[in-house]
Amino acid sequence: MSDSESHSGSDGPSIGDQTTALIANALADFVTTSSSFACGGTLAVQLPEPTAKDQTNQDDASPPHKRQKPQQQLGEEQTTNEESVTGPITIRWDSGDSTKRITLPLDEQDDAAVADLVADTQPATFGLEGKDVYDESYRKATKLDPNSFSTDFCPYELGIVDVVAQALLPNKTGQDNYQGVRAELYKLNVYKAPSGFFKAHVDTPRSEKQIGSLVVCLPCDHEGGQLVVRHRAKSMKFDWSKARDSIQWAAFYSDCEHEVLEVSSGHRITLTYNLYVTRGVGDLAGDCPALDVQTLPLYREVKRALANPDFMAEGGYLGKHCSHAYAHGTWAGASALPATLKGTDMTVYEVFRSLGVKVHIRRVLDPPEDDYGYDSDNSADRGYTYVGKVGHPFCSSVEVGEGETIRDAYNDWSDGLWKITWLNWASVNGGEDLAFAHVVHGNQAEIEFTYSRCALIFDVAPYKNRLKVSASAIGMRS
Ligand SMILES: O=C(O)CCC(=O)C(=O)O
Ligand SMILES: [Fe+2]
Repeated sequence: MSDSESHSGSDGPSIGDQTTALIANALADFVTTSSSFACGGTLAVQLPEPTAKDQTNQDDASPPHKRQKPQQQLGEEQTTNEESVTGPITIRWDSGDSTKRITLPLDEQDDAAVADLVADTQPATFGLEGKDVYDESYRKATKLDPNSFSTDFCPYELGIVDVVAQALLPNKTGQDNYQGVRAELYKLNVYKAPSGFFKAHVDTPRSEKQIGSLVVCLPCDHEGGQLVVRHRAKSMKFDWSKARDSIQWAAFYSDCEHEVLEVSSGHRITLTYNLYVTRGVGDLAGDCPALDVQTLPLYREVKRALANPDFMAEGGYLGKHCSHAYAHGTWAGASALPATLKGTDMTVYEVFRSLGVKVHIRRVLDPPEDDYGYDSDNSADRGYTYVGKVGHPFCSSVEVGEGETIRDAYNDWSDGLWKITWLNWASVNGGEDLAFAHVVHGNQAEIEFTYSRCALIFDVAPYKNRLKVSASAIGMRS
């Protein structure tokens, strides 16, 4: 719109300005609240051209020709994101003593194949006051439990779980968000015409960690059956009818009321998943049962060392300077440790911990240069390191007064000097965090900055005690 069109000519706001303000107000409302309670998406199902073999050999018992995801040809223009396209989906289920199979979308309208599936489903119940209830006036649908069917559909493979995690997970402000989402297959449901439906309800959470539900609608002809999700005064409608060549999905928070409107024709076949919040990548150290530390070569070496009576017989500290940078000088960064340890920092931490060795995550400083700027020749310093607490607030004004040395500042800042046998050199490529600044009095006062590094310090118990510890730690795993 040009200036002349938007101006009313009077002193008041122009029609254009008023309209803009109105629309902006409405948008503002949506920007802050809308759609943060649910999200959805579509994946195209691509059917590769049938091969000559497929056309001549109709009785072939191998799965139909449409099982593979189509291959992108070299030089072909990339029109779709690889993850947003899938091949057809197969469901196999128990039918008496045998197994049956259906692949969707069907080659042509094949009511008998769907009827076969429906015949082996059971009436779908719903949770009411702690009980599973079947009531057709509330829900008319059938189900298969996950232990009686399997499918090659995987919401992780197709990126759905990642999208859900990014769209629905609450953001912890001021922190790296390392939470993840785990989708657990819950049911296969069929809502069929006439009148398959599920009245408005809120799902029963299966655990404290459940944050929502994911519904995936498989490609099968139907009309009606829209999913309506409500949150406060807002609602979203997901209409998956007439989309036989795509898979559509929606995810929503557990506290959202939702309903499935009546299916007026065909079969609405869905997979439902419970969504749980989990520790995500970057937040796993200290509690990662999926990592088998015993397979790491270091595990064997540490175990052997601990079993040797001459190795640190009276106990002591081993140290590893962290190979990665962590915000160890801030409260938020420090409280995220050890879960945020990565790479070798994580695996080494896990190895010692699993062998019953207490691991301290600390910030360390080498002993200072002496007051005249020369390296200290104090032999007592050799092998000693100043050790402070992570998350220790930055102390901006440590003043080195008359008669004091910088050592006094180091002592104030730290828990003192620890004798540590280091297993590696501190990396020179960062990872330092400001520890404190101090004023140095000389010909003229100067400010100097002291930086700390993050380190893992392994508290090796005396031999006589660690026999017990490592035996029980090893016992834990067998
Ligand atoms: O099929 C749907 O869209 C929703 C199903 C549902 O609400 C449920 O299974 O609890
Ligand atoms: Fe539900």
